[in-house]
Amino acid sequence: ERKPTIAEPTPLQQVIDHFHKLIERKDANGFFAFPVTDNIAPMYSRIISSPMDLSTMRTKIDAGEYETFPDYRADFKLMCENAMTYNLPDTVYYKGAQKLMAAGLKMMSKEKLLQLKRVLP
Ligand SMILES: COc1ccc(C(=O)NC2CCC2)cc1-c1cc(C(C)=O)n2cccnc12
Repeated sequence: ERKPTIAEPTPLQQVIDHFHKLIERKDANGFFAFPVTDNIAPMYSRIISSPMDLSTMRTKIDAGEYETFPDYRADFKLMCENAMTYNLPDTVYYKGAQKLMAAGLKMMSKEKLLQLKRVLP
C-alpha cells in the first residue's frame, strides 16, 4: 500500500531549524517556549496585538510557512520585542528578552549567514 510521505525539509527549513534549536537552548527557563496566557500575564492579549513564541515558530517552520530567512528572524524579533513591551525593564522577562535578542541577532547576522552560505552546497 502507499506509504505516507513525510515532507523532506527544504534547505531553508534546515537552516532555520539549525538556528531555532540554538535559540531554544538559550531559553533555559522556558519563558519563551509557549504562548503567554492572560492568567500568567494579566491583560497580555489586550496589550500585545501580535503574540509570538518558540513553539508557534516551530509549527511555522515545520509547516513551511517561512518563505525567507528574514521572515523567521522577524518573528524572533517580534517575540523579544513583545516581552520588552509588556514587561517592565526590571523583570526577568524583559532582561531575558534583551539578552536573547542580542544573542539571536548576533548569531543570525548577515555576516554569519554569508559565512553559512559559503559552506552550504
Ligand atoms: C510561557 O511564559 C512563561 C512560562 C513560565 C514562566 C515562569 O516559570 N515564571 C516563573 C518565574 C517566576 C514565575 C513565565 C512565563 C512568562 C513569559 C512571559 C513573557 C515572555 O512575557 N511572561 C510575562 C509575565 C509573566 N510570565 C511570563
